[in-house]
Amino acid sequence: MKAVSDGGTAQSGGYFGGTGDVGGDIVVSVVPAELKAETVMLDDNENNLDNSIGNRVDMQFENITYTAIQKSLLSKTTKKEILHSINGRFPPGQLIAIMGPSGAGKSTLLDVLSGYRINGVGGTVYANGRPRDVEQFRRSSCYITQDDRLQPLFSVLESMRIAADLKLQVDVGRKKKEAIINNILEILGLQKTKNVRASQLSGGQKKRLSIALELISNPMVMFLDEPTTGLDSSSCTMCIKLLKQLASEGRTIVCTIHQPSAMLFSFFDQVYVLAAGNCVYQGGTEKMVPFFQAIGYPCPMYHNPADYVIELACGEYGEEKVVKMIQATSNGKSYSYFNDPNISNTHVLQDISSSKKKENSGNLLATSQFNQLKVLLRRGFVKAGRDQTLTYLRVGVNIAVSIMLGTLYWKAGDDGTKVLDNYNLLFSILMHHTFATMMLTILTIPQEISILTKEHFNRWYSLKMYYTSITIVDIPLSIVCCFTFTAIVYFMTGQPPEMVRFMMFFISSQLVVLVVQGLGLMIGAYFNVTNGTFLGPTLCVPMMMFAGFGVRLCDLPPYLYWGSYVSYLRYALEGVVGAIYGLDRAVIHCPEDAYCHYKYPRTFLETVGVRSDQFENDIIALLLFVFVLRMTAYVVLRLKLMAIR
Ligand SMILES: Nc1ncnc2c1ncn2[C@@H]1O[C@H](COP(=O)(O)OP(=O)(O)OP(=O)(O)O)[C@@H](O)[C@H]1O
Repeated sequence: MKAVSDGGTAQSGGYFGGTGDVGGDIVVSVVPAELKAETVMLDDNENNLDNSIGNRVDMQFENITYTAIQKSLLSKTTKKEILHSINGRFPPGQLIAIMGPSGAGKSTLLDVLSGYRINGVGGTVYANGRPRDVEQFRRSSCYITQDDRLQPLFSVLESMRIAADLKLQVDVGRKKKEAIINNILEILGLQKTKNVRASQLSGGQKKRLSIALELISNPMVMFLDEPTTGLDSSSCTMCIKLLKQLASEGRTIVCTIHQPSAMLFSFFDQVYVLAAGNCVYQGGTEKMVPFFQAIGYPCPMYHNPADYVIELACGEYGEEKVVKMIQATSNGKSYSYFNDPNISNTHVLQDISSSKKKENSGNLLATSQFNQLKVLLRRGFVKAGRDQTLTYLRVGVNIAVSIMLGTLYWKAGDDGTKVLDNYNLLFSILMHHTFATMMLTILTIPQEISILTKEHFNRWYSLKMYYTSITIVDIPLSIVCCFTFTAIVYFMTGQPPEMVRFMMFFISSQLVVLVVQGLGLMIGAYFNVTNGTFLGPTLCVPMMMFAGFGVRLCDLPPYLYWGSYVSYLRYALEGVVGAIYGLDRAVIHCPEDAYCHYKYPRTFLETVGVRSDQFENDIIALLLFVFVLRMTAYVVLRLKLMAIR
């Protein structure tokens, strides 16, 4: 093994520029002139990175249309064409900006080209001359969203390690993963912040971390939606310089950008300008001024061409000029203003998938399901340990509410005069489990889904493994919370001190928590926080009506009786009441000078119309609820991921 130092001048191979074989040793490092990367030494057998020139991706698109379909319950389904048969070519090794006025279709075009949006898309996208296979293309590309969807509780280094464990094949050793991570952090200027949590990073650092995470799998095409939005000018410059560097190593880097400054604009190699879904300019950045000249709309002196083209595209100087520009570029078919004037119209036939196929035969994801689950579980448990809302607040609320209820209903369970109070307590406990769990799930799941959408699209893991991991991770905490709550309330309120009854009580409560979690997941997966927080509790009201608490089940009108079968609260109430008053409980203690109407548990059970001999059936019914709701939540989540695209 031999150390190979790259002083930033030689075009060496490596993670960012291809692998080079120097006298039998593998070099992994490319050093941008301004950012010195550390020298990395690796054994031959550790290296599996393949980033040779052959993997460059030349993108071309023809007659691309995108039609958004707006469905509404109250009105007719409407269709709106957003992109109108546009064409274009994004050669490799270039930093390309998609520009245009607000609403011109920049993000839509980026979504279509990246394969993020597939429904409603017409036309053909080519990758190295072949019609693109979206799934195959995803292996070589990544999509970085405008908002940085990062795990806030993990440091830069931890996030990178998780990404490496999910995005690199399992046979890549730890040492090599660390070398890759350090290399990326060095080049992106994140070494100094590697122990800082994502939530504490600045906007620019978050953006660089988003890029760093995707660079781990060394994509040859990168799509970035407005990477400079929200950044100050120096962070913007740093971010664009970095993208330029990555492009100069052979990648095709496409990003949407709002009006850039003249300086920022000059960093781009190529520009694609849209006006209301049509192409008004395509070509080199420096060729834009000659283009204006050629079509008879010269750019005024001292005017930023980037501003001028947007003003033209907006129609500020007249709609006829927009039409003329569309004609001049043949809606993106013309390559006359490309940096390489000899770029041909013909496709370069080259299979982009060959090297990636070799790496990972037929599988879209880099690692096995087992490895994904292992990494996701590790991430989930660490996160749960650090999360103040999900963990500490949840435990705290359970303890506080149980003490409050315990104080309010002090020894009511062992007092023949307070049987009805105790019945109210049992229902209140079920309400506590319902609302606390439901709200927590509905409020936290949307943030999770936004991260899931990005990571799932960028092939970190399968939805199945993600869903399994969040289900497993929550179980211990949910048991701890429910058990603590039950133990405090049970003993403070003087319920029968018998293990069997306690366990029946606890199991019924725990199942309610799991049922409601499933319901919350289902609602949270489909609706946003606002609609979810309205719908969740509202949906619980009919469940309460059919639980047999206010109106006894036997008093329900026959045409409404079906409601009791679909109310999980009915089974839960039967379970907890059976635990406390069933199993042939003896006469309840009654003070000498008092009248205890319900001192005989049997009398009480008959009065409230609850059967106490149904415990097994209640548990089976609750388990069925858990299963059906969790499965439905999974299907909703999958449909949601598909609908986004
Ligand atoms: N799903 C959709 N349904 C209806 N209209 C849509 C949909 N998605 C986008 N649009 C419309 O398509 C047009 C282009 O949207 P897009 O987000 O691509 O524009 P943009 O150029 O990226 O805008 P901005 O710079 O403001 O982000 C807008 O008028 C938008 O309202």
